[in-house]
Amino acid sequence: MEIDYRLDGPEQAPLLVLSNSLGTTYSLWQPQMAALTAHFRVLRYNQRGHGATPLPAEPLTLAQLGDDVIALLNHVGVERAYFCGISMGGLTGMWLNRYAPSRFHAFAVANTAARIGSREGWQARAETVRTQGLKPVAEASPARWFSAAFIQRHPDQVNALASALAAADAEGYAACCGALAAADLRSALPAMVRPMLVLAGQDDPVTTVQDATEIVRHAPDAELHILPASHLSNIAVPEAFTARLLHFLQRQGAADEYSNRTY
Ligand SMILES: O=C(O)CC1=CCC(=O)O1
Repeated sequence: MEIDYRLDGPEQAPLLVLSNSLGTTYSLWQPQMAALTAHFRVLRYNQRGHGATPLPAEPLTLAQLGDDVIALLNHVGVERAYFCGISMGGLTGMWLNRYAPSRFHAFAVANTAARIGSREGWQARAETVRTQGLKPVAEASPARWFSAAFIQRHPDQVNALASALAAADAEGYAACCGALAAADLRSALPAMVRPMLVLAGQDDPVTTVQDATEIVRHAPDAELHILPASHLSNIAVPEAFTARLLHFLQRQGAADEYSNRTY
């Protein structure tokens, strides 16, 4: 298995897959781990070009990011899982809801859109990263990730994420920009048949409440919840994020599935 992943939580519990955003790693989910592992076996993995997950030989696509999750499920021998992804991870979840719904019970997609940004914007960012490295992008990222108030109150947390991005693999980041440049699931929304919680940040400048509203308008079984946060909402408001995620997953039968098991 070439995807860099780790498993936490009770072996008998239902599997919940967590998928990170562009420029972060699976450590992003640390604030959620204590609460989630009380109910789930949690599989965190690093998206292509992030952490120790290598890039494929061919240009990276959203379909590859989705296929990686199916490969992970096959690798750990799980037929059906729950899924939560943020930003590019949320887009990966929507692709799975469209193209592999039989492998999932339900999805939570946070701070995402069926079409994130524009082709030109992602191509320009990939070009910047390839020519100048990740430093300029790492310097600009906190303002896209967090509100000014959060940055002022939590400089250590923000700097740790920005420093990790500055030290990450530039080609891995640029390849994901390439995948995002081509990714557009707007016409696929009506075919996303599994239940989907759509978490939006009220102050998110990247994937807006309007983007989240569009998902819920067109996907057949999607519900919107707005958090008092910017883009990395699971970091900005961890308790509210986790509580809403657990509430949704338990409504989809996740708690019953675990508690009905014998040990
Ligand atoms: O623009 C950013 O850096 C935030 C972001 C967009 C897609 C993603 O995964 O993160």
